[in-house]
Amino acid sequence: MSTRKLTNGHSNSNNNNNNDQFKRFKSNNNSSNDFPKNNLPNSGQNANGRSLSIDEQRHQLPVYKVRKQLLNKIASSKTLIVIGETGSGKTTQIPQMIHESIKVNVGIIAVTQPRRVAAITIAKRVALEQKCCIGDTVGYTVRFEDVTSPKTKIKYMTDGSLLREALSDKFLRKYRVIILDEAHERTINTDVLFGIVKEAQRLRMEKGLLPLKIIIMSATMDVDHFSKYFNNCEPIYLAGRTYPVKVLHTAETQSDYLNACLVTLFQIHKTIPVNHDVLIFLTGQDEIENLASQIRCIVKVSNELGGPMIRVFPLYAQLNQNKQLEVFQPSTNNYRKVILSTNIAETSLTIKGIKYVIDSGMVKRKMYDSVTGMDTLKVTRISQDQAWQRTGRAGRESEGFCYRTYTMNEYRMMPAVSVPEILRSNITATVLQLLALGINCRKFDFLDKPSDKDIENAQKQLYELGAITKPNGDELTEVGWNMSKFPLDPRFSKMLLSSIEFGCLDEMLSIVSILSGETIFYQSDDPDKRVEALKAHAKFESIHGDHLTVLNVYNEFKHAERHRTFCHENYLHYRNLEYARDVRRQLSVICERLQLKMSSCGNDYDQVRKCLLTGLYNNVAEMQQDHNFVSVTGRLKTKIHPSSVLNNKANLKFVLFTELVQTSMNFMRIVSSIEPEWIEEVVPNCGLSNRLSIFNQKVNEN
Ligand SMILES: Nc1ncnc2c1ncn2[C@@H]1O[C@H](COP(=O)(O)OP(=O)(O)OP(=O)(O)O)[C@@H](O)[C@H]1O
Repeated sequence: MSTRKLTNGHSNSNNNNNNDQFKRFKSNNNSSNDFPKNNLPNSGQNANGRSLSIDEQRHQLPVYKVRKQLLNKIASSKTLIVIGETGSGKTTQIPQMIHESIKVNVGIIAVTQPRRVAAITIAKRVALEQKCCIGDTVGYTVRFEDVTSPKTKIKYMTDGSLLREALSDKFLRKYRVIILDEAHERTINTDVLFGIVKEAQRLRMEKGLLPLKIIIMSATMDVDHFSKYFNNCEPIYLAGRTYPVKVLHTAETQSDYLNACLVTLFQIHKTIPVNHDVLIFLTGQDEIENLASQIRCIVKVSNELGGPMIRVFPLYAQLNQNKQLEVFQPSTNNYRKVILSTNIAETSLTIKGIKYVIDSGMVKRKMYDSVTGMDTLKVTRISQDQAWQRTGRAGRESEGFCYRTYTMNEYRMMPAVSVPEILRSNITATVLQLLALGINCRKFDFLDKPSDKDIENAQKQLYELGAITKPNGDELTEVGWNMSKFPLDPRFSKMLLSSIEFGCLDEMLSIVSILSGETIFYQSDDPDKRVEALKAHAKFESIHGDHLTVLNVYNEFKHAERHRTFCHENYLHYRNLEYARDVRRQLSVICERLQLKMSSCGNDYDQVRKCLLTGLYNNVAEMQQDHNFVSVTGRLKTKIHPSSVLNNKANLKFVLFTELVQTSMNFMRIVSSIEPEWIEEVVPNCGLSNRLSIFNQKVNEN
C-alpha cells in the first residue's frame, strides 16, 4: 500500500464523530448554486412508492412539461438552441418527441455526442424507451462500429462519425434533423461540425432540397455567442430539473487532490447506505489505477473488520469498450460501486445508482504552443461549466450530493467556460480533414477561428509531411489524400504510409496502434511489486528506445496467444494490449483498401527508427553537456521521462520523442535514439538539419 495517509490537515480518519466528517466541506450558503429542489420521489417510483413504467418515467421529466411549446418552436425554426438543466431530458427525449410528431416518414434524426460511450449507452436507453431492439428504430454509429439499419430513424453518433459522413456527402442528405448535443464541450470535431452542418443547411436551401433542421443543445453554454453564429437563431430555455443536488466545497485548499478524493470517499462510505454509488472525477489512467489500488487495499482491511464492500470500476477513453460498459450495470445490495473516471463521464451520461459525485476539479488537457510548435499534456483546473456538468452526473434518479475537493473561492477563480479545443490544440489534423472536404481552412466559417499563426503552422506541417502541394496551398497530394483516410494524427498516418519505403509496415502498424492507446506497462504502488515490475519490463527493453521496446512487448504478447497470464506475469496491461490489437486490425483494413503491401524489416531496426522520423521529425532533441536535452524545433529545455528505457543512458546524442508531458518540467515520453545523419537522409525538406546547424553554431558561440 502507498504511503498516502487517510488523513490530511483538515480531517481525521480516526475520528468517529459523524459531525466532524464534513468539516472539510462547506455547503454553498448561496443556495442558488445548489440545483433547485422540486420534491419529486425517487426515479422509478411514484409518491406512494409504486414502481413507474418506463413511459411514466419519461413523462416525469421536466422536458415533458413543455413538450407542445418545444415542438411548435422546433417546427417553426430552421435552427434552434435548447438550454436545459443536466438531467432534464434533452438528449433522450427531444429526439423521440420529434420522431413521434413527424408525420412524414422521411429522413433520420441524428444526435451527435462528443464521446462514443455516451452515444452507445444513450442509444441503448432510448431503444428501451421506444421498445425496439438497438439498431432498429434507434441505433448508433461510432468509430468502426455501425449499429443502424434501413429502419433507423433516431441515430446517436459521435461528432467524428458525422464528420466522416460529410466527406462523402456535404449535403448530409440522409438527415432531416441534426441535433448537436453537449455543444459547450467545444471539441475540435464539434466546432468543425458547426460549420459543416450550417453550410449543408444553406446548400440544401439553395438547391431546393428537403430543409435541414439544426438543434444545438447544452446545459451550460454561451448562448449569445452561439446564437450570433447561427444567424441570430432563438434560444429556448427549459425550466426545471429532476432532482436536487447538494453541492459542498472544502473549507480549505487541498494540496493533494488525489488524497482529498480518497479521504472524502471513505468519509462518505462510513455513513451512507451500501446501494448509494459514488463517481469520482480524476485526470487520467495512471491516476485512476493508482487510486483504485489504494481503495482496494483499504477495503481489503475494512472487509476483514466486517465493513461494507466496495467494487472499484475504472472509466477512461482507452479502456476496452466492454469494460467501459460494465460501469453501467446496476450494483447489487452487497457492495457499493465506486467509479473512477476521467472527464469521459462528465457530460451526457446517466449511470444508474450514482448518488454521490466527488470532483477533484482537475483535468488533463492537450495544449499547443504555437511558438515552440509543441503539443504538451498538462494537468490543469477545470472550468466552472465543467464543474456543473460533473455535478449533474448526480441527481438523475434521486436527490444527490457533489463533493468538490476545492474551496468555493477556488471555484470562483475558475474560468466560466473552457477554452475551445480548437484554440488550444495543434490543428494539423483539422486542416487536413477540411482539405479532404474541399474546404480551405482560412475561408471556413468557424465559431471561433484559430489564429493565422496556428493555421500557418498546420499548413507548414502538412507540406513537410508531403500532404499538400505548396507550403500555403490547399491542394492535397496523393499522400495527403491517403493520410486523410486514417482516423489518426497525420504524423502517425504519415509513418504508416512511409513504412512502405522502409519495408516495415508490419512493425509500424503495431507501434502506431500501441501509441494510439494508453500505456501497456503496469505500475504498482507496492514498492516490492514495483521492483518486480521493473525486472519484468526489462526483458523487453530495446537499446534503441521505447518504440522498439513496445514492439517487443506486442510481438511477445502475440506469441503468447494474447494470454492474460502472460500480461499478469509481466506486469503488462492486458486491456491496453487488447485495445492496441483492435486498433491494429482496423488500421490494417484501411491499409488493404489503400493497397499498401505488407512488409517486415526483420531485425533491421534502423528502418523502423528512420520511419518514425518521417512523422516525428519535429520532435527531435539533442543532448547538452549538462545531460539535459533541447528540442531542435522550438528549443525547449526538456528531459527524458523517468519511465523511458533511455532514461539515464549514456552515449545518447539525438533522440526523437512521441509527446511532451509537462509536470515539474517538460518531459519527453516514448523516446528513441536516432543518428543525426538520418535527418538529412530521411527528411531533407523539413528544414531540420538547417535548424540543427544554426543551433549548433549558437551553442558553440556561447
Ligand atoms: N440509462 C438510463 N437509465 C436510467 N435512467 C436514465 C438513463 N438515461 C437517462 N435516464 C433518465 O432520463 C433523465 C434524462 O436524461 P437525459 O440524458 O435525456 O438528460 P439531459 O437533459 O440530456 O442531461 P445532460 O445535460 O446531462 O446530458 C435522467 O436524468 C435519468 O433520470
